[in-house]
Amino acid sequence: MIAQKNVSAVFEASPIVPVMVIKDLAVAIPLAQALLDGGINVFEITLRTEAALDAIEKIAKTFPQAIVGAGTVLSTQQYDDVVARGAQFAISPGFTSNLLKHASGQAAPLIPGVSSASEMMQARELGYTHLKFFPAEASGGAKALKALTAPIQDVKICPTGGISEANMNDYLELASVVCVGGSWIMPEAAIEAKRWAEITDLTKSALEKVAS
Ligand SMILES: O=C(O)C(=O)C[C@H](O)[C@H](O)COP(=O)(O)O
Repeated sequence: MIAQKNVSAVFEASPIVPVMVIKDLAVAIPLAQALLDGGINVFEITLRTEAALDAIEKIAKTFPQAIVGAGTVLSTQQYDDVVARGAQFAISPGFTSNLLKHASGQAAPLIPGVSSASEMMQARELGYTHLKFFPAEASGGAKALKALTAPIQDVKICPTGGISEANMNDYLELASVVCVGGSWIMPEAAIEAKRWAEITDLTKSALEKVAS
């Protein structure tokens, strides 16, 4: 029944999972270093850019102490590609039963995206208990997630989409929520201007404000 070995280790690595959009391979290492310096050692690198696969490989090789994963995994081919490049987990904005069956039992857990009770039930039926609630804010936010997980209690959730320091604790206070994902700790302008200290500060600030 358990489709996903190692998935709790990914969820428990950090209360904040940084969603990284890496356009230029040259920023991969300093960006990951800035996040590590701020106290985060788990990375979700989205497959939204051409540099993404190379960035996954480079970051995984350079920082063996980090847990490196891929985001925006839409197909079985992409799942296989990111694993071949060293990703230790994969996250999808949604899911297909094909994708869930493909990743089931493999060493790199897949975290499917859900935004409704039916989707949670379908993912559960295929053995997936660790889910991403996406797009979190646009789907009704913490209030909606609280309502959805009242009847479906045996799932662990990582909400992502529209989360910031201002609303992260609304989610983290829910029993089902282990971590939240987001890009707010690394603004695009800071990456482009290579302001790594700013990203480290934003990371530290967010971690300090996580409700205990
Ligand atoms: O690319 C993916 O795989 C996604 O599912 C989308 C990301 O999780 C969100 O875009 C992050 O949301 P923000 O923190 O609001 O930027």
